[in-house]
Amino acid sequence: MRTIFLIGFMGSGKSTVGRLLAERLGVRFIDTDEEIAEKEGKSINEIFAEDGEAYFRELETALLTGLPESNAVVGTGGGVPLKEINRVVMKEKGIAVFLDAPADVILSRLIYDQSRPLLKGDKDKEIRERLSIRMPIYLEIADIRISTSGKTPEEIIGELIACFKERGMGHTC
Ligand SMILES: Nc1ncnc2c1ncn2[C@@H]1O[C@H](COP(=O)(O)OP(=O)(O)O)[C@@H](O)[C@H]1O
Ligand SMILES: O=C(O)C1=C[C@@H](OP(=O)(O)O)[C@@H](O)[C@H](O)C1
Ligand SMILES: [Mg+2]
Repeated sequence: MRTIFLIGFMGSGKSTVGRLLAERLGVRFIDTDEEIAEKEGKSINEIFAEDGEAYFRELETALLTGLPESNAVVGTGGGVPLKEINRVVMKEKGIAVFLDAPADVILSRLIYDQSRPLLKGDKDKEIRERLSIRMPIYLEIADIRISTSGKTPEEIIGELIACFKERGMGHTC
């Protein structure tokens, strides 16, 4: 099985769905944020505050470059597809599954969240502005796009697995 990269905006469910999907498929789960936080010995908030976003983005690229090409599910951070080198690496190593959710659903999931350094002000505005910039990039590299609103993580995984079975891995659903 080629590596599955879950991409999408903050709050789209990449970490939650990714962990369950990996369990279901019996493969390793790697969450880029978790790996980075563990290696640095601090939270994503602390890395942004103490070392800056540019440093965090370098760590993301370094991590992606070292990932396996098979038998893994990767929960990426929402900013990973913004860099061309990251898009190239993901395309080389596996397939990209875009977990889609509209801004109001994302806001409802992250309204009380304090762990995302890019959502520290007017969350509604920050989500809408960033989502509109990123949406075309997510769409461009998605092999598969799944709408997540109104669905449980289990339902999303069921749809994804059905899609893989129907079309074969690496094809667009
Ligand atoms: N399909 C879903 N329906 C409802 N809540 C969800 C769903 N997927 C994730 N969540 C919740 O949304 C929040 C963000 O999920 P997370 O997996 O961290 O997203 P991401 O990694 O894409 O930022 C968490 O509180 C999680 O429990
Ligand atoms: O969208 C982004 O730029 C970010 C998303 C976060 O991950 P999630 O998408 O898992 O929230 C995390 O990598 C960091 O806070 C930056
Ligand atoms: Mg995540």
